[in-house]
Amino acid sequence: MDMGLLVDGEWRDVWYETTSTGGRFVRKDSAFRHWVTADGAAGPSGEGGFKAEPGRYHLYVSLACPWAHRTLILRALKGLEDAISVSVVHWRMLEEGWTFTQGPGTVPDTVNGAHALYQVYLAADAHYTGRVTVPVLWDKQRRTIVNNESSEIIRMLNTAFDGVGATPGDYYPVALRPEIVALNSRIYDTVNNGVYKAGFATTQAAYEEAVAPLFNTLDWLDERLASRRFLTGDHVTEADIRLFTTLVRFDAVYVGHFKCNIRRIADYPNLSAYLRDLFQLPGVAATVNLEHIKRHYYESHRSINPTGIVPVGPALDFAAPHGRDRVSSANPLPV
Ligand SMILES: N[C@@H](CCC(=O)N[C@@H](CS)C(=O)NCC(=O)O)C(=O)O
Repeated sequence: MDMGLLVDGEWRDVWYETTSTGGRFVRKDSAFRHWVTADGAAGPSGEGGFKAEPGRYHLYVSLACPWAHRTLILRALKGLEDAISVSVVHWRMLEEGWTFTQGPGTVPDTVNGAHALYQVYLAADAHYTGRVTVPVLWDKQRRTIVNNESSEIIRMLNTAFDGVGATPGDYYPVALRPEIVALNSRIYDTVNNGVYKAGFATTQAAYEEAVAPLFNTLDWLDERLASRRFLTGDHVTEADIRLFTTLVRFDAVYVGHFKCNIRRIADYPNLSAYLRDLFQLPGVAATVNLEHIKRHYYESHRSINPTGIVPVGPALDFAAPHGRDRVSSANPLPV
């Protein structure tokens, strides 16, 4: 079987277990939950001692992964490319999980010199038990994992480095937090994780149970975006970035590989223009690698696609004019 996890520091090669949950894929919580903060004080969870300093932290990402992709976008929008270094794993995730095997678009692990990502988890905790996932935020000073939960890493990048050179811009403004949290909650459950629930289901019922709410939410979002340029209005927030990383993969991967095929994003006038608008924000296009995205899913999930053949299409042009300034001509970036 492909893919695996660590059990008390030992690598095991096993696929997701779905028999105990009626064929449903149930995502596990992330393990490392410390926070980088401006002054090094403890954040909402974990321990203190992780002060925001340029050059101190390193991100391990996959360009294929929608969760890791969130962190790369915040890093770009906040101008943190020089402050936070990055390693990019190989797109194919098989017996050893994520590895630093080199190929087009990969970046080796110059920090820990690991061959496989599980070695980075072991460097932080020699007895770690759990999944070995991207993204990982690593502290070069204390030589440990700060956090491996993307929703928390993007919140840190949003504000922690503002006093040490980050580009201004608040993607989680206090006044919009209740609305952002509500949007995130529905979009996470039915869209971001919804495509995985559909694609990794091992019974017809579990699959159908995921596909219906996924398309209900996409229909609802398309309508909402008729009168709003972004989910909460004139400016981009983290809710848009979290939705973007699923939308940009949708027609290339989720429609076919995960059987989310009632409609394509291209069939939704507002959602597809909104997707192009986000793609064209400064720095965002450079974070999108459709080769890694397509090859990861189609080559890694051998129980879904045993031949590993990667579809040639679809033809996509996210750089085409979006026309969203007709909805709002304000500067899309927050202040
Ligand atoms: N809740 C985590 C999820 C991360 C995640 O599941 N990443 C996937 C790649 S898209 C992964 O590394 N999977 C490997 C595994 O589960 O073994 C986050 O948002 O950071």
